[in-house]
Amino acid sequence: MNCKVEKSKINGVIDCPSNKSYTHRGIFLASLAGNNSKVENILISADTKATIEACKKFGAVIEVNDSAVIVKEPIKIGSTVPEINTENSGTTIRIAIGIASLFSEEITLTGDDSIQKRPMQPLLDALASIGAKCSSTDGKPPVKIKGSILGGSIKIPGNLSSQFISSLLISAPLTKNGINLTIEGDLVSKPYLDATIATMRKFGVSVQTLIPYKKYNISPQIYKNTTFNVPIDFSSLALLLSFTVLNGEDVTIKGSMGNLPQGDEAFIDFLEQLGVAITINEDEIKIKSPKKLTGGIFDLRNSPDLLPPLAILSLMSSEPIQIVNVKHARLKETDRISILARELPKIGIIVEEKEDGLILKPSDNLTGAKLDSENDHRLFMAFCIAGTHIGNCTVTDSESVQVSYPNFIQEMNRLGAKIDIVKS
Ligand SMILES: O=C(O)C1=C[C@@H](OP(=O)(O)O)[C@@H](O)[C@H](O)C1
Ligand SMILES: C=C(OP(=O)(O)O)C(=O)O
Repeated sequence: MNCKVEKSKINGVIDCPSNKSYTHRGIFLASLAGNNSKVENILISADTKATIEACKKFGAVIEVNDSAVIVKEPIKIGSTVPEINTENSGTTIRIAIGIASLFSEEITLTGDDSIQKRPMQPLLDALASIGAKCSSTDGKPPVKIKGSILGGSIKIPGNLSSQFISSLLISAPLTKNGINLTIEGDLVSKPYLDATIATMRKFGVSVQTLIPYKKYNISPQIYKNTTFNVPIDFSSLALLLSFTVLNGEDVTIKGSMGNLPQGDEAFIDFLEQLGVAITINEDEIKIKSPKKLTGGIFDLRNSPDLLPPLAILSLMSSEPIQIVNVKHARLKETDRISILARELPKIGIIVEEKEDGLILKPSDNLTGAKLDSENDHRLFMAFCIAGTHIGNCTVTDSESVQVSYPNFIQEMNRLGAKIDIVKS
């Protein structure tokens, strides 16, 4: 389905959604711990449902209510596991591949068309180096994994995705001998590794850091039952903030920041750099936007999901916004750099595409257009926000919001946005 988007202003109070990355981690680790482990304040979305389904296929017995899951029985390593379909979720398939390598029977993991284009080879090579049998076509799903790995020393490149490393860390304590992990080259999306280690710690497992983001040692341990509370999602918050900067009058965003690591909190600094005044209280954020934003150079190596909400701020900037070091954004649900470079000129933004980012220049000729989000949730939401600034836009693939922010359209319209679902 498409959305027709008209120029609109938003006002009022909105709750920031719960964090997707911590919901995934909480559910996987609670499923490894069992014993009534509980994950509270979860995000219920298509991606996190894919994680719940994966854990059930691994044998966990999980109760789900409105905002929490309780794991009655843990993942049964050694059971027979039917094919796992992780739908659109990269985090799910990558963490599940690591868990699958603990099983001695072959397990097949796949996902939707987008997942079938995303790279898995470095993770498969790493698992193969300690004895797993892994097969795929071209390193993309569907993948078949046959363990069980006993542990050992692993090398893995860090330049494509931190999720490979999160996957190895999560499975490592459950191997007989533990794992010594070496990350080769530069690591992207570092804060997501911090998020993994912080969540493991909450479930009673320690990771020994020998050299940060380079060398880790994980000894054999078991995950202990706990109650884990999911914080708000700074990636969704970035979209809400961007919306407020472009079209907000008096918007309050509610949600407790928590103290778990999140790389996307960098968006607050980026906004300040662009000239936005921000007030953060214990459980709410308010911003005061200037008439025009400045520009600047923004490094997204650690926060790739900020690319869409940052790129659309060029609608209001007086100087170019240059986004650098985010080549890995080409490996998400879509190649986000190339789609932004293709679509934003349609509404009058002057775009220069770089291998690792974009240079976005404001123009005086902003105009409505049809924007193709290619079923990528973050692009869909960013394009809708841009549309409410310009008016007369159509944005394709509204269903994609199910992935990370299922009530995005209703919530924005409640605040006054004019985003209407229309038949394509
Ligand atoms: O581990 C995670 O929860 C995530 C890690 C990041 O991916 P990469 O490490 O592949 O950049 C991020 O873009 C993704 O949305 C969620
Ligand atoms: C890239 C994303 O998620 P995943 O890798 O889990 O598909 C995202 O949510 O932007």
